[in-house]
Amino acid sequence: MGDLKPYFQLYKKHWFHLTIGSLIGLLTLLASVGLLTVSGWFLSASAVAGLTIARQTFNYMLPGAAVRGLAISRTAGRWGERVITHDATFKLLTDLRVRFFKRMIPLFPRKNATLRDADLLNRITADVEAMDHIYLRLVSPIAQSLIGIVLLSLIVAWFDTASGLWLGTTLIAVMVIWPPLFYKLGKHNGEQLTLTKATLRTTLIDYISAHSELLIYGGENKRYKQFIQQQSKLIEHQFYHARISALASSLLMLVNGVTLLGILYLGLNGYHGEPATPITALIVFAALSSMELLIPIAGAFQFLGQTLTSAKRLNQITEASPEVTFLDDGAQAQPLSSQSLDVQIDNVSFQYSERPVLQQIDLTLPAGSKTALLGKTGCGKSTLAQLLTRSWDCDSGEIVFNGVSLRQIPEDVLRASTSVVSQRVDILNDSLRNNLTIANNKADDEQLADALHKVELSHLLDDTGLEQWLGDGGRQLSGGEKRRIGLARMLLHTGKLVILDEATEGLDKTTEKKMLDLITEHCKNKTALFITHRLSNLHTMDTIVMMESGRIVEQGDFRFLLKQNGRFKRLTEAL
Ligand SMILES: Nc1ncnc2c1ncn2[C@@H]1O[C@H](COP(=O)(O)OP(=O)(O)OP(=O)(O)O)[C@@H](O)[C@H]1O
Repeated sequence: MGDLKPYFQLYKKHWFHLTIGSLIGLLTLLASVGLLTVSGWFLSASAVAGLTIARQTFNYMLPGAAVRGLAISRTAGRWGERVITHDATFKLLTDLRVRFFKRMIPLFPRKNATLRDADLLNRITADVEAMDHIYLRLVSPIAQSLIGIVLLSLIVAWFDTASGLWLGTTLIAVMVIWPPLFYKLGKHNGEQLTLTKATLRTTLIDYISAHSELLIYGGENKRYKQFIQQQSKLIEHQFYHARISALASSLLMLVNGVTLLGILYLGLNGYHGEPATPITALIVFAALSSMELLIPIAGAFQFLGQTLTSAKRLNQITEASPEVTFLDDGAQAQPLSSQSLDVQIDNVSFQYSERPVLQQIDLTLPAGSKTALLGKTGCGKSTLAQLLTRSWDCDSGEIVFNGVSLRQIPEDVLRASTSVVSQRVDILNDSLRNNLTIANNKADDEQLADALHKVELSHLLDDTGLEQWLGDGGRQLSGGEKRRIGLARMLLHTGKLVILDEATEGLDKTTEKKMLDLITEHCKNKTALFITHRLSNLHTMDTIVMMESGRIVEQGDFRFLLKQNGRFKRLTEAL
């Protein structure tokens, strides 16, 4: 139950609306019970009055008005309760989703990440939604039932103590026995239901997103079967859940029947030595309507297993600590004052898990210099670039920008100082304009069009201009076009350090040459780090760094390295 604690605390913020909603719910419940009870009494009292002299004097109007009033209150109350509680719970879910999102974002990227996009989506949608059960199915119905039971039992006891006690005892017994019984019966299945739903969604998203690859390699059938298996598993759990719900409801009806039999037995010969009167009918109908108080309880507890599992899944994210934390603009935070940026990498080592990926890296990127980082695939080049943007922090050693340790720089300052063209350019499912302005939200249409023109993507402006929708993951763009969107973002960004991770990979020779010239022009007064496998333009670099298995094995300018007759020379000869 401790897993639910943070969510109860969130309820505090909306306590007023939730309490009003619960009160209206209680009044609605009482109106339902009152309607059946008063109607029962009214019918039998009218019948009795009709058979006796009292038919002349019996006041039909007042109970008739009461019945109508209770019926209207029940309908209006149900509407009012829905409006208020649903409004409050939607606001609460919004708060919860925002809170979850804020905690989730600093967790990424993560070394050895086990969390998958589809699973996170499921947590932020389905698991967050399940949290409204705490209020709608648990807290509010239990409070309403308890108050309703006490009031109804007291009213019945006012007419006949023994009947009131019997009714109160059986109802309270249900309140005590039902929760642990149905929580236990539904717990394991509830957990499995939540987990199976999550797995089914993840399997489905995988199936859809990798569908073209699955078709090409003939793996579609196998994946489809996995999906169907998951679906059958879910149906089994749902079926079990439905059976538990049916059991809870039918047992409740049985208890209600037994309660009614007891009430009938106690009222058989009237109360207080008097013969039976319409009051007997009132008490019988009150006992009959007590079902209304218990129905919400019947359903509440088999959902608890699901709600707890969802809470645990949310807590795994909200309680996790980020691997990288940034200083705010507080006392220890330091600005980067200079116009240009000098980068010092001192004895840096890093590993994702057991295997060292970077070992004792010493490298200086002087302000305004151009450095190329070369090395076999997997030798740690991108990792080094990611340490510069603090995707991760180095395990030992230090990175310093203009004399300020990277850990001391606030995130917004770091982001404003570094432009990155990464290996995989992500395209948002959004307009061309919004895909470009993520790099500079102050850029006007002219600047956006100019950047597109420079990267030879002016044709994207042909139909709907900057409003052109780039679609899901930029599917209608070619690989080379996506890369050039990345370059256009770099042109729009004003960072003083530019990191290009294989930014021209996959472009034809002529376009690559044009893009390299563009990059060189853009980086004229900037510090630039080029990660590359290609050898074009290396003679224009101030420094070329060769990496091997996480270590720097050679560095110097083009001529110097050729003279060394070492690895760089061999690489130029091999290519
Ligand atoms: N998030 C991660 N978690 C665990 N290991 C990782 C992660 N990212 C990279 N690695 C591993 O670290 C090593 C270095 O990867 P990195 O991407 O830095 O190499 P690279 O030199 O840039 O390769 P490439 O030229 O192919 O891009 C590789 O063995 C890779 O498998």
